[in-house]
Amino acid sequence: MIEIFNLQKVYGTQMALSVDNLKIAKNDFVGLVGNNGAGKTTMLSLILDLIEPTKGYVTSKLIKVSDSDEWKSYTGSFLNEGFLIPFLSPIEFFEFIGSLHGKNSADIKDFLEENEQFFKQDAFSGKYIRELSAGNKNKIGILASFLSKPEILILDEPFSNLDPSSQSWLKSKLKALSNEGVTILISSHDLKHVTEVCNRILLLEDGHIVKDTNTSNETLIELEQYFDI
Ligand SMILES: Nc1ncnc2c1ncn2[C@@H]1O[C@H](COP(=O)(O)OP(=O)(O)OP(=O)(O)O)[C@@H](O)[C@H]1O
Repeated sequence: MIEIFNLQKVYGTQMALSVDNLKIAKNDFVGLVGNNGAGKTTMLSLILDLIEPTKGYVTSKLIKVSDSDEWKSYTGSFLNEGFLIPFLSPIEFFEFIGSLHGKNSADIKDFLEENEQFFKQDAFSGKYIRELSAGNKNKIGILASFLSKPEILILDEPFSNLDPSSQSWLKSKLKALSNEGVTILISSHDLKHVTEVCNRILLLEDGHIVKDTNTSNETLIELEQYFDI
């Protein structure tokens, strides 16, 4: 579904990412792990055509992401606050994003009811997105990425800043989406979460993929050894 060809991103003299070839197949649920600065966000940003590669390219369904807008209609994503609109209320934001995907106010109401354990509306009432806590902003972005019922979902550190019950809800939700056939790519610093939900783990070190493995009972221990914890 997604393929990377000789992809490099260089900042000054620093190689932020260098991946010769990577295939992410339909229905893969990939977890990207690595130390701070390893290149996780750079890789996700390149896949989403948010930054220009120094070399190489990315395809989605065999079409270069930099040459086409087609992939945008079947790809949901949330990397950071820059994906939000701070002066809107959460509902206004969902309605705006929903309108881009042909959804009306009633559809948004149903969507929020379906996800009400994650998005407890009372906690958000009367506030603009700019006034929300980091975790609640994260929830808005994650939910908005689900709105188009994407075939591919790309999330950068989705568990960060979430309270334990929201983390648990999100794990179940992502597993359910994966079971429905959605191709998922997430980054995370939480090795337990990522090995629990993902069926494939990519370990990045200094911009290079140093491990690409299917998740097994040993994966968590191996990763803990790698990170020396
Ligand atoms: N705009 C930029 N200008 C210069 N260097 C950058 C820029 N963006 C990223 N980098 C560098 O590229 C490298 C990879 O950064 P990246 O944000 O992809 O890491 P990461 O794995 O997502 O880290 P973290 O876990 O801290 O979020 C880092 O050394 C970072 O300093």
